[in-house]
Amino acid sequence: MAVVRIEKASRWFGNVVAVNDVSIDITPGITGLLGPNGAGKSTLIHMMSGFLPPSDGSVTLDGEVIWRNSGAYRRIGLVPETESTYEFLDGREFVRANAELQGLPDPGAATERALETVEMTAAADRPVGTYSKGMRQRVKMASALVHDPAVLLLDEPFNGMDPRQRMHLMELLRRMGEEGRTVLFSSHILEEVEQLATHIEVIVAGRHAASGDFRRIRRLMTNRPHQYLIRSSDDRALAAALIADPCTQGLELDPVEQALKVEAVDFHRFAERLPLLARERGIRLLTVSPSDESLESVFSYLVSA
Ligand SMILES: Nc1ncnc2c1ncn2[C@@H]1O[C@H](COP(=O)(O)OP(=O)(O)OP(=O)(O)O)[C@@H](O)[C@H]1O
Repeated sequence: MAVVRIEKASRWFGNVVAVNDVSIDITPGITGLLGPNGAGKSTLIHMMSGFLPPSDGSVTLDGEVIWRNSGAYRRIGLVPETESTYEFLDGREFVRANAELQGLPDPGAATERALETVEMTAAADRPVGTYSKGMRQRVKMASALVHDPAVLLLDEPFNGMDPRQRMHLMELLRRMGEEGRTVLFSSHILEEVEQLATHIEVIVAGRHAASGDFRRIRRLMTNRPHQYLIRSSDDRALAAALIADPCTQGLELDPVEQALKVEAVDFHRFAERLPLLARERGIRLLTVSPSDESLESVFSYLVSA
């Protein structure tokens, strides 16, 4: 059983604190690392894969420090976010290079096994430069898997993939998780994480914001106050009706937008009540749009929760 333990880890680059006092245990199965762009996900993954030492705190694999520890490197596979691959190598050579670097006793056989796992055997003779985005991702995955690591780390693996490629990679990762590997992938897209990981870790502005079962965190997100911008045939009458209803926490008439700004506490009740209240009063709803639905706002809600 491979457990990566991040303990009070921080990492700074000059004045920039990329990761700030984070403690997380990554256990076997699939973990989603969720956070907006620039949150520190890549920096965390680089510390877990031994590319970077923490500036403070520790990052260990089964109790052993990962940084500069070749024993730990042999048990970890990394699929980096960057697109850089040696374009002139063919798929097989690309994977084999890592097999050789890892000093495997039979690099040829390991290469074929890894190519087969990601279903790239048929295309293995073609130069990587001719591959589609999905194929590149798969060959990077084969390279990360060639030494049969217990820990697999993937940085934004679904970026730029089409739905079919995405499904294919999800199936592969599920299988890796079921085999008992410790799989962690990062993403800034909630739906992506939802489909694959039951356990998620949320990181915002370098800090650990939430941890646990996806559904629990999802609930936290849907129970937060939601803001809506509403235009109707009679904003004043609608405002009076809404403020009398417990689904609404705050409300103001915005003269610039010429709309009602409504803060709803209970999303489901609000979605039911709004059309009913309008219909009872003969008010026509012209626009109902969420005004704070960006992922950043969800994240900042979680951080302050
Ligand atoms: N080598 C570096 N030198 C200076 N600053 C860095 C370096 N690496 C990362 N940072 C900064 O640290 C912060 C976290 O970056 P990081 O790449 O870890 O975030 P991320 O969550 O992976 O974001 P993205 O999804 O955009 O890659 C950012 O402010 C970034 O600019």
